[in-house]
Amino acid sequence: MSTSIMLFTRDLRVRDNPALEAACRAERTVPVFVFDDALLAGPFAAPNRVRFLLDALADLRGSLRGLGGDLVVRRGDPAAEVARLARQVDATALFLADERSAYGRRRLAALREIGLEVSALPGVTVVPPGDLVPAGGDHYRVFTPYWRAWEAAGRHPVAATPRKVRLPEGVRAGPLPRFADLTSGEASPDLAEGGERAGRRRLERWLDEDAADYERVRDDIAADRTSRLGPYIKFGCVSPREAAEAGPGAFRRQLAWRDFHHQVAAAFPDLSRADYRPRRREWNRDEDALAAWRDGLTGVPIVDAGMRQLRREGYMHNRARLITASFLTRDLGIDWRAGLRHFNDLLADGDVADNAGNWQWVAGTGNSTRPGQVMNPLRQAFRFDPSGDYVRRYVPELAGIEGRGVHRPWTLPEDRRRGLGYPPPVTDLP
Ligand SMILES: Cc1cc2nc3c(=O)[nH]c(=O)nc-3n(C[C@H](O)[C@H](O)[C@H](O)COP(=O)(O)OP(=O)(O)OC[C@H]3O[C@@H](n4cnc5c(N)ncnc54)[C@H](O)[C@@H]3O)c2cc1C
Repeated sequence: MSTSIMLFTRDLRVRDNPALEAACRAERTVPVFVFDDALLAGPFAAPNRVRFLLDALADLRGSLRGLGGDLVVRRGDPAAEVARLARQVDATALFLADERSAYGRRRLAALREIGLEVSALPGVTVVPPGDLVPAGGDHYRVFTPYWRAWEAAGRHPVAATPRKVRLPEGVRAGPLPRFADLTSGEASPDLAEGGERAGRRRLERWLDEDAADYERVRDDIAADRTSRLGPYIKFGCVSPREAAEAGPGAFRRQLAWRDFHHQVAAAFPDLSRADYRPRRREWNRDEDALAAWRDGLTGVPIVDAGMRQLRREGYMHNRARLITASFLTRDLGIDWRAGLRHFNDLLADGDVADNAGNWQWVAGTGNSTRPGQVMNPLRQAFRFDPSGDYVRRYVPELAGIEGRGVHRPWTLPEDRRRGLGYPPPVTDLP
């Protein structure tokens, strides 16, 4: 009797999951998730992502039980745990999503040592890193030609949802760990619920209500009408390939940005640590300004609104990410790595390739073709939050200031300004 193991990693879904579909062709299949101690000990185990991951695993377990199977949960080193399970159930084949980050490649190499027949199948990105390479290079460094090649590239066929998952006899599924077993921190109060079902609800609602207007409204910060699929795509609760096909061109382009950063990170594994394009730059070591930025107390309302949204929701609108990152690196002159670490601590969609790729893009050390370009925070505020509603939503001290004047509280009469309990700007604005 053939028995396979399906190792879930960052593809926590039953729909359009090529590895799961292939694993379920065996007569018996063991779906397993291993909490990797190496990841839990490091900066990747931020409370918001731990919370989201636990939701996603509970949901996945429910779906697999609905198909007659279960989700086996283990903790330790993935290769050692898979090897133990394979011996126990007499498995000969292992299936998993192909993850080309440095960590993913190390894990795959260790899994290949076990002696199982290993298949790493697409599913983490729309187009896997390395599938598209420019003439004379190992990866694309500029987005526009990548985007053209990406649009023209073939897609893997949509994987069928398995109709049945047959577990071998006698496999103990094991309980899901509790949140407090995995982290000592707290999740953000307004964090989105994780899981494939929640992700599908969000995708479907967004397709019904907002997708058609995406291009026009995606930069309107207060409207909040982007898909908010970030963490669902990060953990694979929603298939990026399926989302790309369902959404309009401007949305597909954003998913191509994601694939772009993933192919850069695969070619340059140090992306979250080292300048991709080294620039001579002296960074300011201003701990007070950095703390004010983190706490949303810089005195620049559009920046503080973004930073407080991040803390409250584990999410920040893309335009606000651009503005806050630019403010840190360009106006305060603080090293992008400090900003990356804070985003990584809080973002539910925090991902090495996307976080680092975007930080470096803003800081001028990455893939931008205009690395000298600086965003003026006030001009950005007037343009992308013209009503000031975004600031009033997240900065309660300023909720009583009407209109776009909310972006410049320092211009208010002094007695009114003093009553706000809101700080003056930490730096002179351009
Ligand atoms: C400094 C900075 C740090 C960032 N860190 C991350 C991160 O850690 N993880 C992350 O997924 N995104 C990151 N982004 C990109 C982007 O801000 C988020 O993907 C987006 O805000 C998520 O919201 P959404 O799902 O509503 O986006 P939508 O506008 O609905 O976009 C749809 C999807 O496309 C992808 N996407 C969109 N824009 C980008 C982009 N610029 N780069 C990569 N993928 C993109 C995401 O998967 C997103 O869910 C960062 C951007 C900046 C400027």
